[in-house]
Amino acid sequence: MFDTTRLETVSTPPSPPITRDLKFEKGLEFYSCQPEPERNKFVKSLVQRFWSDLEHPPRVWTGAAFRLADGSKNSHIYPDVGKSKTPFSRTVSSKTPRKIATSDLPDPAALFERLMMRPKDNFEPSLSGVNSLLFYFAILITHDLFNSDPQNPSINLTTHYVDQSWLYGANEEDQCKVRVKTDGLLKPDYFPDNRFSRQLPGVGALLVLFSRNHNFIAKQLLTEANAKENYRFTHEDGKGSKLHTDEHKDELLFQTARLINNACYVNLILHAYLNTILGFPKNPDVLLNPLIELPRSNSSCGNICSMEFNYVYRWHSALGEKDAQWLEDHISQYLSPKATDLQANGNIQNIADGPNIPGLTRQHNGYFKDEDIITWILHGMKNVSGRFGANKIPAAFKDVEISGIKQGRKYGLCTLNEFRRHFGLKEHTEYKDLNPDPNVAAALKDLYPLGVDTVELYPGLVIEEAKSKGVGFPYTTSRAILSDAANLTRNDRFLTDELTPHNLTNWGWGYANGNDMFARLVENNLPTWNKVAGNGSELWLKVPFLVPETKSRSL
Ligand code: HEM
Ligand SMILES: [Ca+2]
Repeated sequence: MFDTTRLETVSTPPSPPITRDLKFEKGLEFYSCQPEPERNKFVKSLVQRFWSDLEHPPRVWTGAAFRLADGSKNSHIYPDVGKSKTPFSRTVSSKTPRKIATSDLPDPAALFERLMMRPKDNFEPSLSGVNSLLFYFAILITHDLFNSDPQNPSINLTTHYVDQSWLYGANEEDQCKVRVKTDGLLKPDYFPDNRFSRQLPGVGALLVLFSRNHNFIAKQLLTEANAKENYRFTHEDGKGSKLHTDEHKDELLFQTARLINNACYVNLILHAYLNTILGFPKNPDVLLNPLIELPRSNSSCGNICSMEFNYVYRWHSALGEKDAQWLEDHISQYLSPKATDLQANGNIQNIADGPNIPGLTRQHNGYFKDEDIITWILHGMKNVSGRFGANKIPAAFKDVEISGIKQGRKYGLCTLNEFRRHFGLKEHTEYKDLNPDPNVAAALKDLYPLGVDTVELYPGLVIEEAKSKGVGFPYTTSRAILSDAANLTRNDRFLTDELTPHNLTNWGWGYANGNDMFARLVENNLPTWNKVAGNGSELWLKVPFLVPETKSRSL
């Protein structure tokens, strides 16, 4: 997955064959007899070469193979970069003096109603048959990266890495609540992030799949990997020597299982998810591997999510028709920016029994019913997602969007054109460049009379014309997320440097690598899949993010 050639290169003989001609010694001998400045020049070039062979300061330290709960020390050099409860970054500083006063900007409610809101009974399905499951997974990813503090939205309450903070917590205290503290296990279907109590059931169902996958991995480590790998989880140095304490054993199993589970999640992101977004949902390999090896001079010092991307990723337009209705019927009362107050009062969650997921029944043994989880995953698979572009956001999001527009103004977000310029995209010079639909262009002119240059980032991203290929994102979004994907992954040393067979175990490395990750997640953690979903449905798991009709066309 990340680089499956790495294991192979170990056994591949180097080509061309190693030379044994003592070139270096001969060169040294020659220059030792040369006068200055030749000798000096020679020494300088040698030392320059030797010095640049290694990083300054080195990025990878030994003895730090495990993630910390709060995301700190991802970079040893800048240990606080990407830690939870730190500010979002700014990708584009708006340099043009504001031509218009805030009062000249369109009224957010009017803007939403005229150009962002999906008219009633006017759902337009994704052109390429991308299903809602892809967006449930997108919600997991975005909630891993963004959790604005309602008291101060410039602060991100979660870690700025794709490290499954919704499962493992974004601080030590939350992480402790999830762990059983024996054999590296997690509590049954438990997670510390209560935002999933006011989300679609399918999103929580995917979260639970990863929780179960952790326990599957931890058990395999103890039974499979331990015996084959010198009893590393139970003994200090091989069988027969001193046993680890129970605490140490639990810690090693927990942290290693976490790394492997994280690698499974990143595998799914880079294979099925990214390929579907790019328009190649059936290609089993990683098409655009952001973790490809680049020269070391490109090494990073950690990740900080940006405020602009917090908006780039608000894909509320994609909600399927049934999901939009479900939202209206079930949780629209929580769909206000103040939903966190309800949470704090415990109105939507019963912590004592484990966190709720609407639509899933928690049983006496603490686990949700398998059948419910499978039903909602199937629901996401079978229901087509919505198309992007102007007038596609379900009306239930009105308050959320108004609050988002206002927040963007408060934080001085750049304009859409400034954002485009940053990514080397041509600026829109006319309203119809932004969206060629004459009605949309006219409404834009009405709302932003001072020119297309004044269109704000968030509404602009949402209203912009969408592509007809792949997932069909609006043009600016489709370009910007690629830069974000490269940064997110390459800025995380646990993905670039620490994802090794040594840290993951050979068993873990094998499990987390390779194709068909979603199928393996389901097979190992939801054994009744076929019974509930029906024979033949195991094929759908190989292309999880397309509606079955589209899959079967060429499966
Ligand atoms: C039924 C589905 C969804 C519901 C109920 C929902 C609800 C919400 C709510 C209530 C907010 C908070 C806005 C505020 O406080 O001002 C929000 C923000 C956000 N939404 Fe959604 N959303 C849904 C789907 C999605 C999807 C499909 C995506 C894209 C992957 C997405 C990405 C985001 C992002 C990135 C934020 C900003 C998060 C933050 O700053 O904490 N949402 N959403
Ligand atoms: Ca995170």
